[in-house]
Amino acid sequence: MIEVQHLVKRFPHKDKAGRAAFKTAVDDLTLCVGNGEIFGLLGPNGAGKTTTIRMMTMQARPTSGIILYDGLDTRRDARRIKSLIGVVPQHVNFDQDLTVGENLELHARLHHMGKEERRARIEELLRYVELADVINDGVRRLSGGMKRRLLIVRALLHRPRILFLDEPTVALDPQVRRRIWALVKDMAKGGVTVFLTTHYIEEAEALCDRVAILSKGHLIDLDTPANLRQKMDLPNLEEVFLALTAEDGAAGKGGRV
Ligand SMILES: Nc1ncnc2c1ncn2[C@@H]1O[C@H](COP(=O)(O)OP(=O)(O)OP(=O)(O)O)[C@@H](O)[C@H]1O
Repeated sequence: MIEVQHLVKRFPHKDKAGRAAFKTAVDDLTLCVGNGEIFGLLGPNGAGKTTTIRMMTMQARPTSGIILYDGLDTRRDARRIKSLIGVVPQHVNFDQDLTVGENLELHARLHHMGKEERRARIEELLRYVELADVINDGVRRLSGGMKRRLLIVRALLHRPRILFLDEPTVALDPQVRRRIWALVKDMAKGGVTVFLTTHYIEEAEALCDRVAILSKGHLIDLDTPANLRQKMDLPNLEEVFLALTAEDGAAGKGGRV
């Protein structure tokens, strides 16, 4: 189980008069994610989704608050937690001068995987996402959808129990997006806990067991998509999202915010 307790992140910032101040990106966020769950974090631009993922994956230090993985604390047990989690970042960050195989090899070595294990795991995962044929191609030659699938392969190499995906299907065509959804569902069926952020409300509705709606850094609701629809008496999650974020003074635009 992942437990996030009273998480806060403040960034230094200059106010309108140019005076040093602080901007609160995440404001007293508390939530739990169960093992094997697909959990979605939704919110308008600037709501604090990426900042939350960055703190949960130990790429940014919280101003205050606690993050626990089955009781392991990010402040004390970073090395053990890193072996449990895989991270798919929002932006593609491969070494563009290396091949697909070389990029994966590099990552597997960072996780201290043995030679034979690396070779077998890379082959298995590339086959799984139908990229086995491009193992020797330069990464820069891949299409956007192929790069996204490769980011997922890289994050899965060391067999993490929890996978974080920050906007996994942004700017992808509907076919590729569906393929990534199928991949995420498959991983959850295999017992991996999935924590994702998305701008696409229909993506959250299709994939997530529960969603948290964040606005201006604070949690405005957390429930299953079905319960949220029922509570608000609205036909779909997009309507719920627009109503809740509008109430909070941060109305979105259409299905993408
Ligand atoms: N390094 C930083 N320094 C200062 N402010 C930051 C920094 N990173 C994020 N912020 C601010 O924190 C707030 C939350 O940003 P964050 O990127 O977490 O939002 P988000 O919900 O992921 O947005 P988007 O949907 O646009 O990606 C924003 O106001 C942003 O400007």
